[in-house]
Amino acid sequence: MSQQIHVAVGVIQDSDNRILIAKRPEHLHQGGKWEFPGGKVEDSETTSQALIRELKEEVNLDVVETFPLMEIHHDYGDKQVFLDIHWVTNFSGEAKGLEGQQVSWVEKAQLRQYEFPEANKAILEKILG
Ligand SMILES: Nc1nc2c([nH]c(=O)n2[C@@H]2O[C@H](COP(=O)(O)OP(=O)(O)OP(=O)(O)O)[C@@H](O)[C@H]2O)c(=O)[nH]1
Ligand SMILES: [Mg+2]
Repeated sequence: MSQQIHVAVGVIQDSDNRILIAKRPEHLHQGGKWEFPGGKVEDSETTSQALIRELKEEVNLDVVETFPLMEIHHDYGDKQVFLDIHWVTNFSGEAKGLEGQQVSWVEKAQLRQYEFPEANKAILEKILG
């Protein structure tokens, strides 16, 4: 079995209880689906460092504080991922898709209307209860 990819993922919630989602570019793995911002943890960094770096690079946010939410192992067949998911409720800056991707603040009740990668079903269950 190939190596699992360790991914730091942020469920970012603003003061109006909306969640930030971003659309994955078509050419990427699981392209065209919506995701919670984040990316691969590099060898030299902790999950928390990776999350801070990725949220700055992808959506222009400065993370102030995070809390562990859940961990998911998922096998896509072509890729095995280990998603290390954190709540981000304390941040500064204006969300922008810095990699050209669409980003959107979505009411929790509307989240189920978006198409997410398979592994994210468990995240939606957890945050929607
Ligand atoms: N960021 C993110 N990745 C997810 C989610 N759900 C999910 O299955 N993944 C998978 O986890 C992996 C994350 O990789 P990524 O493409 O975000 O990694 P990255 O930002 O470091 O980009 P890179 O590919 O340019 O190195 C992908 O295989 C993606 O399909 C999610 O909600 N957010
Ligand atoms: Mg990414």
